[in-house]
Amino acid sequence: MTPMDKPNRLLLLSELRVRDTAYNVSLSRSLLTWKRRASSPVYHPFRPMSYVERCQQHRWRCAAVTFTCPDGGLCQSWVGAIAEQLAAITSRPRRLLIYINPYGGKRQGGRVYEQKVAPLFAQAAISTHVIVTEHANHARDHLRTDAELKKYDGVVCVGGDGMFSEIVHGLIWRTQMDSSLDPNSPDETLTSCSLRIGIIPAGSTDCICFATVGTNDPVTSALHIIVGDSQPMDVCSIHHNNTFLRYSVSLLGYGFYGDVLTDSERKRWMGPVRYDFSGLKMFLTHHYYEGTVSYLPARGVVGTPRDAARCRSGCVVCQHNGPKPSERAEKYETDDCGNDGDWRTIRGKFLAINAASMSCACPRSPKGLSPAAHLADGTTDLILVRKCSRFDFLRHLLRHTNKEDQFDLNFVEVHRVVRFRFMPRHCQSDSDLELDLLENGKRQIFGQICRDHPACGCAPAYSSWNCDGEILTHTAIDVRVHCRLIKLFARGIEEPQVFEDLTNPCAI
Ligand SMILES: Nc1ncnc2c1ncn2[C@@H]1O[C@H](COP(=O)(O)OP(=O)(O)OP(=O)(O)O)[C@@H](O)[C@H]1O
Repeated sequence: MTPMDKPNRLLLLSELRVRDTAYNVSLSRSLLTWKRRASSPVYHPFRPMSYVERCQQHRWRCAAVTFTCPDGGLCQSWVGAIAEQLAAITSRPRRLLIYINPYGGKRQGGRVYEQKVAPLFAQAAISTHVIVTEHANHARDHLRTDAELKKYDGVVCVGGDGMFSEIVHGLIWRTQMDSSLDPNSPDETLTSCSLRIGIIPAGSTDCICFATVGTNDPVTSALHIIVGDSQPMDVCSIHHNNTFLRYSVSLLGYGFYGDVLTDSERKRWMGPVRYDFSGLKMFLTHHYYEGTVSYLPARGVVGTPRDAARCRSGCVVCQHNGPKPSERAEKYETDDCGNDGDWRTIRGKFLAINAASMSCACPRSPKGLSPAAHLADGTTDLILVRKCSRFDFLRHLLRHTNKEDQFDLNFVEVHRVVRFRFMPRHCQSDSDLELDLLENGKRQIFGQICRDHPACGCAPAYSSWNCDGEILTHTAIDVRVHCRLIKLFARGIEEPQVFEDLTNPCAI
């Protein structure tokens, strides 16, 4: 049951026992609850029943309970009513296509699946088709062309964020092909994928799982799949000159985060510590990059990147801002015409340009890059960190780990947008550069020549984009948010009060 569901109509209520203790047990359409009460005599046993138990820190566990009942007829009513309600739930998957990356993280994907997940799927009577990937992009390419998607209710990846990205790319591409849409056109309104995606975390980075479930635990993820949860998610498409480059669901980062990724990729041999090493190195290097950012601000939405509201299970901001099906085409048409007047342009020198389509919270940075960003509101938070001193940049970075607002600094700005473009200065047309010369004087153009000349050893002219942990091949990009393009077997992070009251168990 999701927290937004209205209290359901009561279908059955009676006193049953669990061992020697009497409980008031109630069944509604999707919820079975049992509450302790005074004891009473002689009971007929039911078969043990499995249910989901909420544990600490958003973890779920499978538990079993056996009720006993004094009256054979009542016992049959209960068994019949529960079976009927279970059969009526159509959101639970029956058939899943599963891809396992045997080399993700600590290379435990196969073992994690066999030992922790497969027994739960079997218990829930879910049939599975398992493919152990043989090379990078195996899952993506299989989904694009060969997979018989009609046979399944969902696709599951066992691996890290890279594996999830493969599934996203394969599924979105296939859906657009099946709808005769051109993924190379940045103005195309894409068709949402009908199959939900499950993530069994088994990588070294499992940020998407953490951001949508609240924990990186294979059993919890498997249970969210089994109960048939659904969490819509926005996806950004990234194009360069009308050529599709990639999709992004979490962070697009140019400058600091692009450089950290590029440097850390060269140091894979160091293991996970490479991110700290490269982070420190790029902080000390302190490169800035010149370019032009233009963006379309999100209109008619509730929420701003600086509110205290967090995107949680049943998020009202996502519900309000997500398009109603009838409005979807209309909304994008308006955005596409672009109303050029609405585009805003900022030229400058930036230490970092980040677009966060979700908070990007992870165990290392619990607040994330944009704490109030939403999973499914059709926007991304564009964060511009202008050139500043190392000390100021450090202040900004440190604020990601404490209670202070990382955007409350005069060299940082944040905008909630539906589309943006970036053009690095070295790609700007001659007329643009001439304009800069007129504006800023000759020193500027000599600076540019110097930067283009590697022998100088001075700061490079351009960085790379870090797109959800992959390096993009182009720096000039056009990014557009597609509201709720995919769905996950998740429900968003639950508020603590939902799972901290463990006194009344319930079957979800
Ligand atoms: N059989 C395979 N052999 C080699 N690479 C694979 C295979 N299957 C998938 N991959 C690739 O491995 C990459 C990393 O996988 P994954 O995301 O599962 O693990 P990870 O440890 O979190 O990754 P990262 O090293 O990026 O942190 C993915 O980008 C995926 O394309």
